[in-house]
Amino acid sequence: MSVVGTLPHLASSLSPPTALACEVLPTAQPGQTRLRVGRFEVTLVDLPGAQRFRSAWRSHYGTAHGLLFVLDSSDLARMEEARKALSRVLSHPDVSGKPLLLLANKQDVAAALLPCELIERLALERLVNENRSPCRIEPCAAAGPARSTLQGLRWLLRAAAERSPLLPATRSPMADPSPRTARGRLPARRDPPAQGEDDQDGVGKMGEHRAARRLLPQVRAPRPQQEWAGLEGAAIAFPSSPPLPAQEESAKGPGRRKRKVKVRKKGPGQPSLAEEPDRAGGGGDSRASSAVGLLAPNRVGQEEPLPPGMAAPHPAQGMKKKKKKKIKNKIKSQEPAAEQQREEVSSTFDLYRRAMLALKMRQEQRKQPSAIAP
Ligand SMILES: Nc1nc2c(ncn2[C@@H]2O[C@H](COP(=O)(O)OP(=O)(O)OP(=O)(O)O)[C@@H](O)[C@H]2O)c(=O)[nH]1
Repeated sequence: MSVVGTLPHLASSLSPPTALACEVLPTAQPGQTRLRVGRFEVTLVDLPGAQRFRSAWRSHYGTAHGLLFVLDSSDLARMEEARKALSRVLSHPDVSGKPLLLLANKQDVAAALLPCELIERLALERLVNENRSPCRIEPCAAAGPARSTLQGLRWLLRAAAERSPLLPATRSPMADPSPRTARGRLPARRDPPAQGEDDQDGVGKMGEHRAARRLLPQVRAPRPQQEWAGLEGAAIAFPSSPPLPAQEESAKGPGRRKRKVKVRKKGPGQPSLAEEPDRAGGGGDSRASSAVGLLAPNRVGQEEPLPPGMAAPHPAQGMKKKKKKKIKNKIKSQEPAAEQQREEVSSTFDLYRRAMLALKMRQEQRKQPSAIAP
């Protein structure tokens, strides 16, 4: 499995590896980090964030199984630039639908925005809805513990695996991304890659500034270990057997729809939240699960020219009324699917918001007794 993106402090934060079951594997390619995380072997490709290097990012999109975007949460002046860069990446045909882990870095800086604030500032909810990419946001700091980063990475690997259920559990050719990074280097700070995850792709940074980075992880073939058997291994393998896009699926009858729903239920976001309740309060994570797993990046790309919200092209001029009517019905049939997808993605963010709200309420409750006391 390969992931494109940046894991700022991952390397350093991953050691000692034992607790998080993450192991750094030897890497021959500069600018790449290989990790074994649980059953996955992942190659992280570090993509430089400077403006002049960004055009090279896209050469990794096709082989990447997931995206890691490292954001300087304290650089408020460049937040809009980061938003635009992230939007451009996610809307790329070879990226749309692939899971995104957004690392809200530099949380140790007082001015840093919290994940919940970043969701708003980056219009993250709309962004992931539009591009059908499951999303999770994790707070982190280079010098801080790697726990949340690793949890995020694990989620990313699971999400990548789940969106490619047809893939074989063996290593796929896609898993071997060539080191095309414009700037083949590992960030000095991030040393060895996290353990326990296998990344093959790179890491990417956003922007010329150091504020934002983008990582596109490529999930290499997962190891056929027992625990990983089946789904996850396959999922990571390869993006080249494209599932039907959401729109087509909804128009293809109950069989397809049924499958889509199944994938949604297994969406990466929801289960993760349940599995890692500790993160809800303090971790500040959010994720979006949806039918993304069934979306082929290329297909999404084909739909890209259509403006958001437009489900089908206008019928050609001179088309008869009957034909128009048919198309109209088709659009209608697609609406519920799109709506449902939006709801699912939104719901993951809502979970995050609710967790933050609950946390605030608890804090308020704690304050009250002391305020009453003399
Ligand atoms: N306070 C603080 N500083 C950080 C953190 N992460 C990185 N930095 C600092 O931010 C600056 C840029 O870090 P780099 O790792 O070089 O950034 P980069 O994204 O690799 O830079 P490019 O690859 O050129 O895009 C350095 O001075 C780091 O020390 C963090 O979590 N907290």
